[in-house]
Amino acid sequence: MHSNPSQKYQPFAPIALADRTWPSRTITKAPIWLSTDLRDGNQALFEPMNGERKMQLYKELVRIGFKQIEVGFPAASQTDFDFVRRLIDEDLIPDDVTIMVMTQSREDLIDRTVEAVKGARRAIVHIYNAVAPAWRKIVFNMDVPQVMQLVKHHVSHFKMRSDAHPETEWTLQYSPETFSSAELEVSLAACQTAIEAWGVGPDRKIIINLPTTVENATPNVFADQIEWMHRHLVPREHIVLSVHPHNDRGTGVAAAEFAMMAGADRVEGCLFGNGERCGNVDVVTVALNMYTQGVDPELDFSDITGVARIAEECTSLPIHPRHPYAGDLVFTAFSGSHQDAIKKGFAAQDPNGVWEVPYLPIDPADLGRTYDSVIRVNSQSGKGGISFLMEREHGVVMPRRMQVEFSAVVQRQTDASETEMTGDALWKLFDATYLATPDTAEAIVCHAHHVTHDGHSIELDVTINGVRQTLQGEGNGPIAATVDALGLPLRVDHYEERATGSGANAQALAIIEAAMEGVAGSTFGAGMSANIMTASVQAVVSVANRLHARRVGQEESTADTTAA
Ligand SMILES: CC(=O)SCCNC(=O)CCNC(=O)[C@H](O)C(C)(C)COP(=O)(O)OP(=O)(O)OC[C@H]1O[C@@H](n2cnc3c(N)ncnc32)[C@H](O)[C@@H]1OP(=O)(O)O
Ligand SMILES: CC(C)C(=O)C(=O)O
Repeated sequence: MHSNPSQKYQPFAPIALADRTWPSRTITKAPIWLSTDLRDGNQALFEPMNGERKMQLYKELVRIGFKQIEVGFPAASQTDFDFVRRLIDEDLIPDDVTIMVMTQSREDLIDRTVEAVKGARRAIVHIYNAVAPAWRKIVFNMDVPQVMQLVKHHVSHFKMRSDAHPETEWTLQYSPETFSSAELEVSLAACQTAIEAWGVGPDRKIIINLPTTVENATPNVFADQIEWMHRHLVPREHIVLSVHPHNDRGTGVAAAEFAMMAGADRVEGCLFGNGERCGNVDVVTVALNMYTQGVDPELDFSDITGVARIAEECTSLPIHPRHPYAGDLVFTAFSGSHQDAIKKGFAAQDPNGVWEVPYLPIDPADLGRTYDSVIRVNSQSGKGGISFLMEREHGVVMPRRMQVEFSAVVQRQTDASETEMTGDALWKLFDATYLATPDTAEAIVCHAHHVTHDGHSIELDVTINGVRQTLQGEGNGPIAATVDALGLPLRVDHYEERATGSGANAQALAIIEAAMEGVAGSTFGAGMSANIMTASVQAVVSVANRLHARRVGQEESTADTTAA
């Protein structure tokens, strides 16, 4: 028993590669992608996909643009065998797509695998065996020469079987499983054994696929391992160097990216990082990371939500709301300063220019996502996001000082409710704050108004303190005349009116900022009507009611302080 359990583990030795070159490289083109959703992804599910689900996902992978798809492990199950046969017999493999199938290095399994794919135009057969010390010792009970013999024997066996079917263009993929946990010399020897047994040459290529079967070190270590192999494998020009990262340490994407910088030509992974344990590398993230660096990934994620829903349906696994690019929340900002910057960014973005909306690494529209969910409002939100939503969803453009005032009202509400506010809820709050008549006896209710032809005199039909009355006022316009009619010491500091909506549904929204003698500060009022005059009169009444409420509040708090 360890007194300190962390002592049970050993660090993975760094690779001696002082002259490494990968750190100063960049990724400039898409790799050859292989989707292993139907194999490594499938073998990691509670319930492996049935033929129908496999077909649905296969078609989606083809649509996305994968040119190599690992479609199963046909020697392992009848479902996989039948699925592979169906693809071939029903001619469901497009000319530019090559299917791959996996098998252990066992003669009977290789024979059954060849049965499954014979007749295909092209096929990649993926043979693997683990090479790391723990697997040699614990799983296979083999020394290194025996492992080499295993490779040689089974690659030769596959060569013999596939040579009997020249109608198919066969490619061998050899994977030294557990590569990242093995001595580099042993992995290299296993690969060279496979290369030799397959007879690699200009017309006989091989894919050497190097996995982090279990991710066990920082991704720079994997990059060193790949660069080392890239330098040592021969004949390198006839070898496609592939990587197959897993994500046990959460660095599968970084490992794939560094590996490409270190010489990998090909990347194997799954959509949204499905796969054994913590998943295979997420090809969506790797591809879209590339996209945001101006490199075409050659995979189509222009409807990422559609892809996500199909992946979820086929795997029965949910995608985390914060999953890069695809999660429900990744184009959503709750916090005030982010909302403010995004709002300004959208306004400033040149539709033909370089993307530079702050806090959004990619244009949501490029992934088929709308801006609808970009900004959401909760207690962390500020005026930027609130005014963005009010403008976009309700056509309400508030002056800056009103944005500040209304965001404080929203904040009180979200603090109390501890929930998010939808666009509709925001509108209800705006309506209750500025447009509705306060539910107090003293509130001024304006039932009707009549303006003279010259616009300088007004007659108001109002109820004040429960008494219905007619008031008259004069001024150089309807606002001044309304203030005069109400007989209140109001000073109008700012007025604006604009249309919300268009056509028959257009409404005028009038906004007034005013102060009142004896009341601290100014406040806003608003009026909304199909008639612009009515909107202005209501805005004056609104601000008068709000200032009055503020005075009452002031008086109450003074009375409280005096009593205390
Ligand atoms: C890292 C990866 O993802 S590798 C892919 C793993 N995927 C799968 O295993 C899914 C499909 N596999 C299966 O359904 C089954 O494993 C089958 C049908 C292929 C084989 O089943 P079984 O014959 O019952 O054997 P089982 O899977 O238990 O394999 C264990 C045996 O295979 C050997 N073995 C394991 N991997 C390999 C390999 N790559 N090459 C040769 N032998 C292997 C083990 O050493 C063990 O041998 P032993 O019985 O002499 O001790
Ligand atoms: C590449 C194969 C053998 C694999 O699935 C793995 O090592 O994770």
